[in-house]
Amino acid sequence: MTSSSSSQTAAPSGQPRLRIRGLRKSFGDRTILNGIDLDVPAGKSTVIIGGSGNGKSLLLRCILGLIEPDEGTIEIDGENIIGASRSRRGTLLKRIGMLFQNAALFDSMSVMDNVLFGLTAKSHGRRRDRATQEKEALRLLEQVGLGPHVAPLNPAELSGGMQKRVGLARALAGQPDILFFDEPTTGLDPIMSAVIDGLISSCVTQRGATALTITHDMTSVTRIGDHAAMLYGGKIIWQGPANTLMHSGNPIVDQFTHGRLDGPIPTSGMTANPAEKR
Ligand SMILES: Nc1ncnc2c1ncn2[C@@H]1O[C@H](COP(=O)(O)OP(=O)(O)OP(=O)(O)O)[C@@H](O)[C@H]1O
Repeated sequence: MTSSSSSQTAAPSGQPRLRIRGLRKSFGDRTILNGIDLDVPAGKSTVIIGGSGNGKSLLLRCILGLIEPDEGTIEIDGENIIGASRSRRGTLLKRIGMLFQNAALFDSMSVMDNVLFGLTAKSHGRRRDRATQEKEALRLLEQVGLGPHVAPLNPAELSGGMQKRVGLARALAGQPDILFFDEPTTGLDPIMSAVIDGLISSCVTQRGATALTITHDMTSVTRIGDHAAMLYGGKIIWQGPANTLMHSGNPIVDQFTHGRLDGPIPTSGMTANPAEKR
């Protein structure tokens, strides 16, 4: 049985691509992240599960440098980005591509311009003419299964699944070797969820990327996950092989993954995040 409390967290073999230790973040007197210890193994797909409001998106935002944590370290390939110089941090973070929960496309820009934005934002100082960039954008769209006819459309003219695919094309534009996916299948039908999961898996198996996905979708966990972790009460309370998640032996994980009302997770009068009680 592979299970671990945060204090027992065992690093997967080899140096993790991302190594987080003692990460804390409070807003006023509300402690959301209360000492996160997490290893994200290189070239694998890691999924994070946890109840609404437990701080999963906040954790990603801390790693991306969008929110400054109060304490702790976040290492990318052994280099702590907390406290690194602004330019060094920028260089390290350019290696990360992100697909936001709602795809976060610019509504007033065409699909083509959204993908071009991803290309120029992470161009690593390379200057390329517009025609070359457009060709590259079309290639990225094709990679996520979208034809050139979508390029001139606005995001509002696309289905939710298509928008996620455009978001993925934009995330891939900077040739990231680390990819974050925040609830990539939320709101999608089962077939489109399988399509998006397939794209995530191919990022890992074909591009050799390291993926970190937040999801509430247990089918997705089994489909894309190599490694899984559960965030609860401000901590990673369990991590291990994704194929052991559904029978982890941890009562909190088991209650959550099987959607049971009875168990250690309070289901009436509960705060959004048990860490806030502390
Ligand atoms: N910038 C902020 N200022 C104040 N509170 C914040 C901020 N960012 C996040 N929070 C709080 O942190 C908590 C965790 O939010 P977060 O979005 O990370 O949850 P989550 O686990 O991703 O939830 P869900 O599964 O519903 O998306 C929430 O109570 C939220 O209000």
